Formats: sequence, C-alpha cells, structure tokens
Amino acid sequence: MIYTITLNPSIDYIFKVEHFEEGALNHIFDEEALPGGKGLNVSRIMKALGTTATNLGFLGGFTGDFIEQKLAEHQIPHDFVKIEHPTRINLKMKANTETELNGLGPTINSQEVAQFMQKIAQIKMGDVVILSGSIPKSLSDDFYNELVTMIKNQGASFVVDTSGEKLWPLLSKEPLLVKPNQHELGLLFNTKIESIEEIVDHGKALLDKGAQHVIVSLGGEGSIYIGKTGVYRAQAINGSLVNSVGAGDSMVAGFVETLLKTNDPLEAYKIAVACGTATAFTQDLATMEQINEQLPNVSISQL
Ligand SMILES: Nc1ncnc2c1ncn2[C@@H]1O[C@H](COP(=O)(O)OP(=O)(O)OP(=O)(O)O)[C@@H](O)[C@H]1O
Ligand SMILES: O=P(O)(O)OC[C@@]1(O)O[C@H](CO)[C@@H](O)[C@@H]1O
Repeated sequence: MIYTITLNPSIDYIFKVEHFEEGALNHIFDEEALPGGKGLNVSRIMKALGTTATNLGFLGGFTGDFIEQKLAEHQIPHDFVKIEHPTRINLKMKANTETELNGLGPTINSQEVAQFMQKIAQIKMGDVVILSGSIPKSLSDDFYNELVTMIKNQGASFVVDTSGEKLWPLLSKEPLLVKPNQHELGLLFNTKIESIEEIVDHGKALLDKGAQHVIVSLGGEGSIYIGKTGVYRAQAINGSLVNSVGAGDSMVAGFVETLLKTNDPLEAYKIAVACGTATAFTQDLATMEQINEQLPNVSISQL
C-alpha cells in the first residue's frame, strides 16, 4: 500500500488582489478555498495518475471537516486522527508576485498522538510512505525521525519532503526520494546556493548521505535530477504561471508513482516534470488531461 502522511494539513485560501498595498485595505477580486498540505497534494496527483494512496495525519474542527468533504469528492481514502483543535488555514496571495502565509498548526494532545502511532504500527513490509510538510508546533522536531524509524523497522520504504535540519537524520535511512527546492537546499546546508554547479554538488552530498534519488526544483527555472545513474536538467516549460502552490508536491507524486511502476528514474523524472508544470499552470492541482498535455513538452538533458 502507499500512504501519504500530512501531519499539518491546511485549507489553502487562494486569493487575488490587483495591487497589494501593505498597511491599506485591499479588496480581493477572486478567491477559492482548496484542501491543502503537502501529503494531501501528493495523493491527489497520484490519484490523477491512477494510483491510490491513503492519507494519514491529523484533522480537526470545521476546517478539518472541509478537507474530509473534499477528499470524499476526490474519492481519496484517508484514516486521519480526529483532533480537538482545528486544522490551520494557509493564505496564498496572488498579486504582482505570489505571497504565502502558513499557519503553525493545531495543538495535538498525547492521546491523539497515541492514536496516530497505532495507525503507523499497521504499516507493513513493502508499503511505501510519503511524509510531507511541516510538523505542527506541539509535536517534537524529531517526530519524522521517530516515524521513519518505525516505518523502516516494519519493512516499508519512505519518501520525505520537508525542509531544514529535520532532514539530516533521515538521510542515512535511505529515503527513496528527497525534493528540496533551491531555497530549502540552501537552508539545509546553511548557505546561499546560486549556481547550477553548487546545486549539483549539494544534491550529490544528499545522495552520498543516503538519499536514493534527489530532485532540486527551481520553480520557473525548471529542476535538476541527481541519481546514481547521472545528473539531468529539465528546463522549465514555457507557459503562464497561475498558481505554483503544490507544484513541488506534484513532482514528488509523479516521480514516486512512476518509479514504483517502472523502476526507471528518468521516466519517473519526465512524469514528475509534467506533473509539476501542469500544476503550476492551473489554479488547483493538475488533472490527468493537463499532465498529459505537458508530457510532449518535457525536455531533459544530461549535465
Ligand atoms: N513559473 C513556472 N514555469 C514553469 N514551470 C514551473 C513554474 N513554477 C513551477 N514550475 C514547475 O514546477 C516544479 C516545482 O516548482 P517549485 O520549485 O516551485 O516547487 P516547490 O517550491 O516545492 O513548490 P510547493 O512547495 O508549492 O509545492 C518546477 O521544477 C517546474 O517544473
Ligand atoms: O507549512 P508546510 O506544511 O511546509 O506547507 C504547507 C503548504 O504550503 O504546502 C502545500 C504546497 O506544497 C500547500 O498545500 C500548503 O499550504
């Protein structure tokens, strides 16, 4: 089975403002509330590609109810722990540029954590678990490490998409994929990474530490794949950016879904690029039709 874990899901409130003026009353001219959180996004794109992944994590309050309702509409299975405190709302403002304000997330009590751990204990040999996004403030920074230790001991493999220091102890446990963006890669090494050479060198360091595949996404500059068979660059595909929220998650979904089916990292990278691009060019996450439309435009070259 494939699982996605979103410890800190969200409603993504996406809104558009003509010219944002700080400190003034700004009127929104277009708005939409979408189910969000990195793991949720991964499972929605996997569904579009024809693979079912079960969502695990925590949901609470009216915001949690909204997400549950959306997952039902998308026919995505889930086994979230119901918590007392409401799931967060993340603000995504589209003005001249994209600005995001993400909440801290709810408080989760020890009973709720214990219920979640029981679900993790059911993960079996051969399962694949994708852990994505931030950790709510009431859980320890080491929570991913704890989960991955259990998941590995139970014989499952894992993918992790989170930023900062938390990634270091997970690398030696051989994640199938890590996908930092350029900024997150810099945070990880506590440095500013600018050139392609620097990206490749730092990406290779992640590989040396244990990651099986690395994708560094560069937003409107495309991405770089670093694997045991070589380093490849996908240029960004020309088109109009509509909403890049979830583009990185779409890449993760496309890569993992295809790798598990084909065991071909380059084919997986190609689908990942089509998924990321298709999501960047639409308001919500991409549909299968939109992903297929981008496939012929994907161009990958070896570096
Ligand atoms: N403006 C753009 N034009 C073309 N492609 C884009 C654009 N923005 C994103 N993409 C595609 O989506 C991929 C992932 O984007 P990005 O690097 O922004 O991910 P991210 O920062 O992880 O995003 P998120 O955390 O919101 O999911 C890029 O590598 C590229 O293929
Ligand atoms: O605060 P986190 O957990 O790091 O990121 C959460 C988030 O920004 O990631 C997704 C896009 O990748 C959005 O749906 C969601 O709002």
